[in-house]
Amino acid sequence: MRGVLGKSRKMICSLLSQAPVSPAYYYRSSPSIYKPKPSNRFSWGFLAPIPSPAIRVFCSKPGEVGGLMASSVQNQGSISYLTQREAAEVDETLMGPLGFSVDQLMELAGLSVATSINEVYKPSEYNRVLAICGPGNNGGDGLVAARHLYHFGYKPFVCYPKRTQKPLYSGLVTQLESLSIPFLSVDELPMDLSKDFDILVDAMFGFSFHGAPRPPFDDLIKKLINLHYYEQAQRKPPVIVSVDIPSGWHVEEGDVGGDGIKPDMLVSLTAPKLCAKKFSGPHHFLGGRFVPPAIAEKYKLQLPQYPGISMCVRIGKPPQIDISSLRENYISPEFLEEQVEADPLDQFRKWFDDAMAANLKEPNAMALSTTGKDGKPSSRMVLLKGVDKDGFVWFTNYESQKARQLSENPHAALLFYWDGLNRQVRVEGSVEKVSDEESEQYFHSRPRGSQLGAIVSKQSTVVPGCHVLHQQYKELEEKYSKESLIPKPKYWGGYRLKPERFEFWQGQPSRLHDRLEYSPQETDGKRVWKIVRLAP
Ligand SMILES: NC(=O)C1=CN([C@@H]2O[C@H](COP(=O)(O)OP(=O)(O)OC[C@H]3O[C@@H](n4cnc5c(N)ncnc54)[C@H](OP(=O)(O)O)[C@@H]3O)[C@@H](O)[C@H]2O)[C@@H](O)CC1
Ligand SMILES: Cc1cc2nc3c(=O)[nH]c(=O)nc-3n(C[C@H](O)[C@H](O)[C@H](O)COP(=O)(O)O)c2cc1C
Ligand SMILES: Cc1ncc(COP(=O)(O)O)c(C=O)c1O
Ligand SMILES: [K+]
Repeated sequence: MRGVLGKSRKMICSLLSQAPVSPAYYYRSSPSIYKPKPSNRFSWGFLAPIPSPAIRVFCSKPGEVGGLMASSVQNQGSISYLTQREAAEVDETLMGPLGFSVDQLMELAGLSVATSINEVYKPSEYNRVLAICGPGNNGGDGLVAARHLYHFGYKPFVCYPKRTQKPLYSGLVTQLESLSIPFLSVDELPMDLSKDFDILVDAMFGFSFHGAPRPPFDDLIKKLINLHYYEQAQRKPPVIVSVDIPSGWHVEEGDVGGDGIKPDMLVSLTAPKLCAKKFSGPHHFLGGRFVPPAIAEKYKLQLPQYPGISMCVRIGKPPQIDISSLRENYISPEFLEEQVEADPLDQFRKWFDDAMAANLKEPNAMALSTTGKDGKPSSRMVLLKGVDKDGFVWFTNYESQKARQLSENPHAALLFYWDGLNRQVRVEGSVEKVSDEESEQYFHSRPRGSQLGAIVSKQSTVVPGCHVLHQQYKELEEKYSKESLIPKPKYWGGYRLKPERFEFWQGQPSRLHDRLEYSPQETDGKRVWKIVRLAP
């Protein structure tokens, strides 16, 4: 187990050499609920290395928006917007000298739309999707998005009144038909779209729209505008997701008369068009993770960094959150007394393996709570570096606040929370230092940078500024050339918590969670673990 845990630790890279990853948010169970994706590391306020001379990557600075969401905002002011002519030119360049086919771009665009939708509107709550598709490529994006949404677990319907007789489009229709996705004519659509659909994908017109909408799209656009009245009538209206351009809006001027559709989400493609500046809905995303540097250079495009491997990125401010509405209804497999291991350590290993298999970020991260002689508790995260019958091990500074508290009161509590699995494990017990030999061995297994960091950091003491740490670090780097052994400072080492109580918690619906507690019991002079169920 020790070996496995040791390997799971990811190196802390130098901040400036690592491109910041914007922590895209994903939607959980109600419109106002966002959580950081577990796979992304927060990274604030750094201008990333410039991946190409022309693409500058902007990341948020702390404080750009208040509250919980401050980290996810891309600096909207520094993103480029395209005119109608530029958008068409980009199109031509992509499909001319840059060798893209329209099929490819449409596939990527439709996938970006579907993933953006999924970031905010989860299929568990927003299941029925109507894609209203126009005669051009914007309509094609809608057809592709409908297919991806089907595979993401949504129930799509398609309204495609002016079909384009080209193999690309008939192919897309065939693909949808083969998934038994219903096609609805304009006449088959109800007057009031709010009863039958949760999401309306507006894929009628994109950047080639001009003039005033002609039939049947004029009426379809009116249907979307009229949803507003149903909202006033207290019924929850479906959300409108516009692809690239809110249909009927002027491509550059936006909603000129102020009486056009008001999408809840706009998914700009490649780069936002000028009208997107007028978009005031809560969710503005960009999908265009295919723009080659040549295009970015030519049009001096400033585009945001896409998080992880995502096809979309939120641009603009995320909506304000009502914190009191943040909640999740946990849905998990049963966790019953009959299934659990008699030995809590075996049960811990089983759940730890599950957390590893689920690819959770740092499943060995645990909150460590301690109290000093004043009885005032404090908690912080540490990394579990080994677990066996003797206990749970972590490493730290022996002169830190936690170390002082542990010297005054050698009892502590550990807490693991495995978000993706709806699980929490609590471990409580007495704490002692590990042997010097064990600390030595582990210290030298760490990356050299972390070894030097441990020497530099007089943990929990006040430092006049980060330059002091960096200066000392630099000096030590010079002192200990590549090969030489970095001595472990005497003030650095491990602790081991010997468990006296475990609790395994599995989240369940309606807050009726499973909680199984293990506590030691003497039976016939033998120590066994007693398992009881606790009320949630
Ligand atoms: N380039 C890129 O990087 C990428 C581009 N992509 C996508 O392509 C979209 C642009 O596609 P597009 O050029 O086919 O134009 P689009 O706006 O869908 O429709 C044109 C059709 O609408 C019609 N029409 C126009 N006005 C009308 C009116 N008032 N009332 C009624 N009809 C009207 C017009 O008919 P016409 O006026 O020519 O008779 C024609 O049939 C773009 O926004 C994006 O979504 C992505 O797939 C991939 C990356
Ligand atoms: C995910 C994570 C893992 C951490 N792991 C450790 C660790 O293993 N050892 C450590 O000393 N500090 C670790 N830290 C930093 C501690 O949380 C804390 O800031 C530091 O130990 C000082 O705590 P103290 O002043 O209460 O002693 C970690 C922080 C995070 C967020
Ligand atoms: C201050 C400090 N010490 C130690 C650790 C654990 O690091 P390692 O896995 O290199 O032992 C961390 C991890 O975040 C840390 O922040
Ligand atoms: K559109």
